[in-house]
Amino acid sequence: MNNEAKLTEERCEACSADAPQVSDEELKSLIKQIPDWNIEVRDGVMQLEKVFKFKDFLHALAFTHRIGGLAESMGHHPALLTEWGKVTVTWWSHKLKGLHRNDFIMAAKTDLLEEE
Ligand SMILES: C[C@H](O)[C@H](O)[C@H]1CNC2=NC(N)=NC(=O)C2=N1
Repeated sequence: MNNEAKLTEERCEACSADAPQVSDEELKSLIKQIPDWNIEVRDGVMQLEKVFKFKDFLHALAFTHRIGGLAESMGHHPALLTEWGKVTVTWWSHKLKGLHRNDFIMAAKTDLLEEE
């Protein structure tokens, strides 16, 4: 079983402002488990980002809605840019102003929603 399967089976832990951001070591290991995701840094905040492509706007919108349901069920929410034929998904932990293990779990779970 690949590691991503493990991430997809985890639950997000409720994270508080003083929860630890991922260490450099953890970052190196975790990003290997979600190889299609990019690490972006915006205003000093590290984020995970991936662009998903679709055949039209309605498919992009349906994917957006699926992610919304996942976010609500896990209590952890992304930034979503929905355009004709594509959705840009960005995960980070607002309270931490950076990346928590939760963000990697949510990125892995997001990948599972692509096909449906
Ligand atoms: C009150 C609410 O549960 C919190 O604001 C949650 C909501 N969803 C969240 N999502 C993300 N990505 N980071 C947070 O810090 C966060 N906090």
